[in-house]
Amino acid sequence: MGSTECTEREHVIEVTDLRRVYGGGFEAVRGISFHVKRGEIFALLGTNGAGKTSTVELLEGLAPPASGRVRVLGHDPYTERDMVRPRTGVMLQEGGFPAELTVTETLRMWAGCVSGAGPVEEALALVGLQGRATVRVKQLSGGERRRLDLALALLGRPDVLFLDEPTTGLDVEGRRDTWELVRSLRDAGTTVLLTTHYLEEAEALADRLAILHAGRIAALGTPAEVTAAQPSRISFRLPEGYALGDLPPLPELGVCGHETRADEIRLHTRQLQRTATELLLWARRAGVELRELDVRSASLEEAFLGIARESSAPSAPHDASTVAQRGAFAAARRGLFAAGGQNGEQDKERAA
Ligand SMILES: Nc1ncnc2c1ncn2[C@@H]1O[C@H](COP(=O)(O)OP(=O)(O)OP(=O)(O)O)[C@@H](O)[C@H]1O
Repeated sequence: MGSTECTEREHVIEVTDLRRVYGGGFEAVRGISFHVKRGEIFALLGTNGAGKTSTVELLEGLAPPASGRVRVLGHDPYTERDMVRPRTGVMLQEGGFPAELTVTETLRMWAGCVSGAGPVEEALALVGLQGRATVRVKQLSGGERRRLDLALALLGRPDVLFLDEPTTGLDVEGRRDTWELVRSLRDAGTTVLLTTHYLEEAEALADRLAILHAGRIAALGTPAEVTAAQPSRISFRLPEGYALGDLPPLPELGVCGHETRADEIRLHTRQLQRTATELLLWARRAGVELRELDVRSASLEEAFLGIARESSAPSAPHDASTVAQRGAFAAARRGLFAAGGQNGEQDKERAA
């Protein structure tokens, strides 16, 4: 078995020391490494401007990296685009469909650009848009357009699916339906890489995730691993006449940090069971009621906010030409996909 086949079977996406530098020298992606296994859902999270889209565009083969390596299905998505593109489905943040076409016409048009496209009706049914088949795109709601985006990404029955904020604009039910669909695609063997701003979405869907901040990976692992790296929290109020100093010494309770706000005390601990037990034993011995007692493990949201706070060094300021380039790239990206995913000269220019 060749090494390419081996890599493809184990790591459908491989990213090593990846860097992306825009014209003007701004380094948006600063040496990141991760992999995604076959049949895994991997979420890329991050603050605004963290580098998620810049990374995904390299994975989609829209530009070459400044340095480092990307492999998708064992191939370089930029130089071996023909090997990769037919097996990937891409859901962009903005589809940019012709407004006058109906839903079915849009899918048929796209099916003509996709190799090995499945039936249009199949894609429609997957995203629950059967009832809207004859409606013009301009009459769709924002959520329905997102679902049409997803249907387009699924038309070619891809092995790898890139989803850029797939549920933005969907109502709660639409979001849950999309999660179900993404899970069933994963269970059928599709590898999914998604970006999202919804932490509950990452928590609900992702097998593994990376939190990007200022172009670097600040956390990587399963949702449980990422949250376990953050301290848990115990908060309570003491009765009048009691203060923090009445508690046993905090290190003896396994506490690694604390805050007080009026009569509310918050203890941070990496040994939740030990701290909670010692605290409750003390309260019983002292005959003290811990009012509004709240014991909780760190959530992904807390981990995310902790990372954003810790590494909030300002990034390089952008001048007007950078902003203009960014807009031009986004427009070109839409055009590229609408033109059937052909790699063009524009790519090389943008990548310069
Ligand atoms: N074409 C471009 N030219 C120059 N700078 C760019 C370009 N595209 C993006 N950037 C900059 O690179 C950084 C990363 O942007 P990117 O869009 O990858 O972040 P993101 O994590 O996807 O953000 P968001 O969550 O806001 O979509 C930002 O500072 C952004 O301004």
